[in-house]
Amino acid sequence: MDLEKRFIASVSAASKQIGDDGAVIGSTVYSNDAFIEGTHFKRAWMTPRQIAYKAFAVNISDAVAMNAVPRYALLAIGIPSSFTAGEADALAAGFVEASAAFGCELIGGDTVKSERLIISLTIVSETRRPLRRSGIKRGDLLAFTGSVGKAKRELQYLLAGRRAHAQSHYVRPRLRREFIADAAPYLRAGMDISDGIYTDLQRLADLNRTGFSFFRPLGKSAGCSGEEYEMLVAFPPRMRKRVEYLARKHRTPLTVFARAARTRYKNPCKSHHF
Ligand SMILES: Nc1ncnc2c1ncn2[C@@H]1O[C@H](COP(=O)(O)OP(=O)(O)OP(=O)(O)O)[C@@H](O)[C@H]1O
Ligand SMILES: Cc1ncc(C[n+]2csc(CCOP(=O)(O)O)c2C)c(N)n1
Ligand SMILES: [Mg+2]
Repeated sequence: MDLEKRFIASVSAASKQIGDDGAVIGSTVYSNDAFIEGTHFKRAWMTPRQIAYKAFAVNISDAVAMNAVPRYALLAIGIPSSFTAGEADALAAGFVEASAAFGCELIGGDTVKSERLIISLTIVSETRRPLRRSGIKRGDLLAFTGSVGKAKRELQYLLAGRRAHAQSHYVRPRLRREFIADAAPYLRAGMDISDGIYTDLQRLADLNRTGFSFFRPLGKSAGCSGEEYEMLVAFPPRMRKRVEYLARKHRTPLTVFARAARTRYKNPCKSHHF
């Protein structure tokens, strides 16, 4: 078991809330995601403004994954002393832009000096119908939104020394807010795809004590692509037509690829962690 999973399993002793994309307390959802230079991005790949925007977007993704509307954000940031005033301004502009774009007010945080650029955001969001990772029943259909695989390709370009395209989904994830808000009543479970479909399916498998029978294999290039920020959802077969209709309504590609079944799930991807 990797170190990260082990650590999370240990701290889970502190609260039953741990384990989903966000913690639901009443109708409020709390979530946090870190975005760290060297782990999640390299400085040469994106402008400071793009880095700030993406850090915000990947955090909003967890709120969307819980079917929650983002309201407030708290930002902790470590800025390297090598940053120029212009770069610090650009970073701030990225957070201000994203805060407006997602309707999520930045109400506070903490700013420190640090060797690398580190960003941690906490999002407070509101939901009337939380979409959890648990609740999948045998026979439920599994589907993902969008087209997956592009983020991994883009990452490979970047690691090979090329520069990111400003409009790419890797730089600017497109979130499926409207589709999820409309489809939530018909979904049994959902999560956002941050580590890659196959790795995220492992979490659904463990949590729901189920395996999956695939209608067609996804292939590693799509299945092991992380940072997609598309949605992975499960719903009963009788809801299929309705969910597909809502996907079309919101121009959201939806691929039904498996059903929950009594098989043993094996994640074919290499872990990139630690
Ligand atoms: N340091 C921590 N302390 C407490 N809870 C944690 C900690 N790290 C993770 N968790 C909780 O463990 C669960 C799994 O976290 P994980 O980071 O894998 O979620 P995720 O949404 O898939 O994240 P990411 O988008 O970073 O891949 C979440 O409920 C999260 O809140
Ligand atoms: C410098 C650099 N190296 C590797 C990657 C690939 N990568 C990092 S985190 C992650 C998934 C989500 O992880 P987490 O669970 O930590 O949020 C992926 C696919 C990258 N983006 N930048
Ligand atoms: Mg998540």
